[in-house]
Amino acid sequence: MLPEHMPLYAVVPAAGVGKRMGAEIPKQYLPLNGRPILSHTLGRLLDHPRVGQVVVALGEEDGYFDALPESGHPRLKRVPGGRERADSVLSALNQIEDDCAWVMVHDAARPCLSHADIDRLLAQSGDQGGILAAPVRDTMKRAGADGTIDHTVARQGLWHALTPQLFPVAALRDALTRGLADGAEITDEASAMERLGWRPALVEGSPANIKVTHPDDLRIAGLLIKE
Ligand SMILES: Nc1ccn([C@@H]2O[C@H](COP(=O)(O)OP(=O)(O)OP(=O)(O)O)[C@@H](O)[C@H]2O)c(=O)n1
Ligand SMILES: C[C@](O)(CO)[C@H](O)COP(=O)(O)O
Repeated sequence: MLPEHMPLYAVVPAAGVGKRMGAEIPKQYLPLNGRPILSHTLGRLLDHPRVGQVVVALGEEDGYFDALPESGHPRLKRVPGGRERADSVLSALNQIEDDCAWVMVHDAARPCLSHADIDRLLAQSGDQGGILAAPVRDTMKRAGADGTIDHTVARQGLWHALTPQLFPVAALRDALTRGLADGAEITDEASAMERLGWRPALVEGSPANIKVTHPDDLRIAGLLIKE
């Protein structure tokens, strides 16, 4: 459990271009129930009573960001994003001066995050950090080179990693710096920490906390979002 007195930041990587969405603008600025996706995401974090400063990593689309109602929030700081998601997260972490603080890293593209899920992550994470995750429900298949089924993968113990992912600021900054320097493929914060032997807690989160990636996800998120 994250101690009550522990300062807690949030970092939101929001510098992607949304290639898989195929929209005219970065997907984090697409409307969801009449409000840009990033506005939903920032609002959830800024409204949570345990969250202090929120640092958002942005691409070159400042105009879209400046139009968000949250863009002028006093606890919101913006930084330039990087080439990959991990670079954007590290850019944001480098702006956090309190090395004793902890941070939740949450994808801009996950607007359906609930406060109940944040509370569960804070309550069930240990001193090795923790991530929201959802147990795999479907039978999993490994594809062969010819596109047919090569074999079935046992799904017991398999989880989908979600966000937020919760870690000490200084340790995460060090792990991302080392992972990127080593050329490791870092697709989430936990994988950078695992490389250094950390064993973060898996905290079951709602499968409604989807990452809006493809066009269909926008329709699904529209059904799941709770204002
Ligand atoms: N260089 C990058 C790449 C991604 N992200 C952010 O990381 C989150 C998860 O990444 P993903 O869903 O892959 O977003 P995109 O990279 O925009 O999508 P795509 O891979 O389809 O281009 C998103 O909120 C995205 O804005 C980021 O901050 N910086
Ligand atoms: C961080 C993440 O959302 C956990 O599942 C995922 O790794 C992001 O991957 P992406 O390819 O950057 O969307």
